[in-house]
Amino acid sequence: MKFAVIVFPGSNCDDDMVYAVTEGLNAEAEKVWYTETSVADYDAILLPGGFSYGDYLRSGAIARFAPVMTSVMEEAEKGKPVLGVCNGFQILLEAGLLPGAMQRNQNLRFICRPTELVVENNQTGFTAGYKENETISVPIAHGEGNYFCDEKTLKKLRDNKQIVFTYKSNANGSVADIAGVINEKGNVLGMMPHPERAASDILGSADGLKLFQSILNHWRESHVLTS
Ligand SMILES: NC(=O)CC[C@H](N)C(=O)O
Repeated sequence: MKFAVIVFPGSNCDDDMVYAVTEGLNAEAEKVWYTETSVADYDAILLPGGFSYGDYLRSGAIARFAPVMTSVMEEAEKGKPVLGVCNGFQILLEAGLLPGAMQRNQNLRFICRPTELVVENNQTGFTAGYKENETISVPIAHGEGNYFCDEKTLKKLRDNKQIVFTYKSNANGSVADIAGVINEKGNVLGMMPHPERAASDILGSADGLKLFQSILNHWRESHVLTS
């Protein structure tokens, strides 16, 4: 299985993402520059954190128009796993691949610290390695992580079990304590906390590694068993 890690001008968690996949999973990961026009050769697409285009306009608002995004959207449409972390999540929201929008943190400050998350849905290709309602420790590092959606969207997210992670203690003001959401089809996940920064015990937590492991296991189950 080969992971693509998309690099936008201003990404700063791309190396951590590659590290989580190569060192943590012993799987293959390649960085893909934002000017590339195809990610069709990869089995999963990772959009890392950072400050793409300096977070001008809104975080992710410019990166969403980067050349590579046309192919990312096509592959997402085909059902390929796409994970956006922090700025990656912001880009997925701006691209319309996930519902909702980001606002600045309620306290208008950049917040960087470990958080406790609840795994609300472990029936996804990204979270099958967790127990339902398991509490995990994964750090956040953002200024615009205050997730917002209207009542109608929130009801839909709840009804479809699209809320995958919530904060145990809401740090940024997100609606319904939301830390991560998945699309209806279940192949595009966006989350503000950084699982790649919780990929080994020496980083303070290895809880994030299970997320990458789940993507790999899901891919193996659907590919190895059917071939
Ligand atoms: N680590 C990140 O991706 C966070 C940066 C992000 N653009 C912000 O809201 O501050």
